[in-house]
Amino acid sequence: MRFFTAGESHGPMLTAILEGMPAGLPFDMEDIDRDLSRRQQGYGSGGRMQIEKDKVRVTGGVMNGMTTGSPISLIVENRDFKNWRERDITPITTPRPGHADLTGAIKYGYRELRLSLERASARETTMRVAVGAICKRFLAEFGIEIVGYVSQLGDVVAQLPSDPDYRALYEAAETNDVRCPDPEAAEAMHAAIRQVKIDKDTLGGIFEVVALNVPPGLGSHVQFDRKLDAKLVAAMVSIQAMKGAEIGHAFKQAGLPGSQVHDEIDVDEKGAIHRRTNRAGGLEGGITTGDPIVVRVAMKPISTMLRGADSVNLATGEADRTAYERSDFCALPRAVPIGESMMAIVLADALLEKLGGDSIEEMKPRFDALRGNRLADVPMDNVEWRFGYE
Ligand SMILES: Cc1cc2nc3c(=O)[nH]c(=O)nc-3n(C[C@H](O)[C@H](O)[C@H](O)COP(=O)(O)O)c2cc1C
Ligand SMILES: C=C(O[C@@H]1CC(C(=O)O)=C[C@@H](OP(=O)(O)O)[C@H]1O)C(=O)O
Repeated sequence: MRFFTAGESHGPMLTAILEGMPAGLPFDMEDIDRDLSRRQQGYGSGGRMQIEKDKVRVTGGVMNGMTTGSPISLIVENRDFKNWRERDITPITTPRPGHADLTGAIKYGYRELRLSLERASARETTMRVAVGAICKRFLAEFGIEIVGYVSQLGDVVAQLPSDPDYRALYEAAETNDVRCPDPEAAEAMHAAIRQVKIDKDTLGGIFEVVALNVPPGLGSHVQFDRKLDAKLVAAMVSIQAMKGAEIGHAFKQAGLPGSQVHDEIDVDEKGAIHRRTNRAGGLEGGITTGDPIVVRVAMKPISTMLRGADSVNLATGEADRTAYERSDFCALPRAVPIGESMMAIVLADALLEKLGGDSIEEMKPRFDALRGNRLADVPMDNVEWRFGYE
């Protein structure tokens, strides 16, 4: 499975093509529009989110309400396009530290920095969320669900249980405008964003995405580019402004002894194998364990600041302050559905790799036949130890 997106932030529309989705998946545009709308909502957004009302149009790959196995093509209109056409647009020549203005100009030889921002902009994530919603629907056919929430915004840290009911966290997070399941922290986060607007500054933070009911055995330890932990981290850091991702609490665990990190294993009288905890975040050796997959993602503060930042005007060669037109103050709550989408895309691909299949109908019995966490699934009779070349 693979996908591409195209389009500029203030151009007429955004486009995506998703190829490799099997035939026979029930398709409902509302599944996509629901997540598109979630991606637009969150306290701390700038004026652009008042203009856009993202709705998907499907232009290929779906017939009779089902996927056909052909590439699925999608578009979302940019309502701001018409304002941009009517506007008298002045060139930007002073790059914002932290955005793609300077790096893009050097790489592509742009003389007007807007050319960088038009494609670097997180407006592009609209299409990742549209593609991700289809992947979520596909995973749901196999009982797999993906949830996300904010766990830290600026220096406000949510108090979350160590072995949480992730679905309950998600539902609690969806009730407030910072997407945080801890109501006290949510209030403090809201206040922090209010203050940062007064300070003409910006904030980032951490969100968590979790996949539930994932079978053991997705991904592989045998090659670097088949490791599912690596794919998930790469997918998260590919989102604009995400600068780190960890599986479980990896960075905290780096400072602890092994006895406080590893998930001890036991077996019940029915032969079912369990890990007592899920500190590994659902992955060992780049392979799913069958426990929830937990990925924590660090978002840097938005680089466009109302207070400006020191920079250089590339047209004059003189020191200058960056200009401000319009921007998010904190986009962390809006980043949660984007993270969920990237996880859905990576897991849909991993499940397809595991099961093969051109249609959902073909995949279902293969899914039911997967090996699981049972003694009977890992028979240890006739154990031998000999290299093939000996
Ligand atoms: C949902 C979302 C909204 C964003 N909104 C803005 C914004 O309004 N202004 C801004 O300067 N950056 C914003 N960003 C971040 C920039 O797109 C990002 O910093 C830039 O493309 C440079 O890429 P990098 O930070 O990944 O290096 C946003 C990111 C996300 C995920
Ligand atoms: C448009 C979206 O996010 C945009 C991401 C973004 C950036 O620089 O990344 C800059 C802002 O755009 P504008 O300059 O038009 O105000 C955000 O609004 C969106 O999320 O749909």
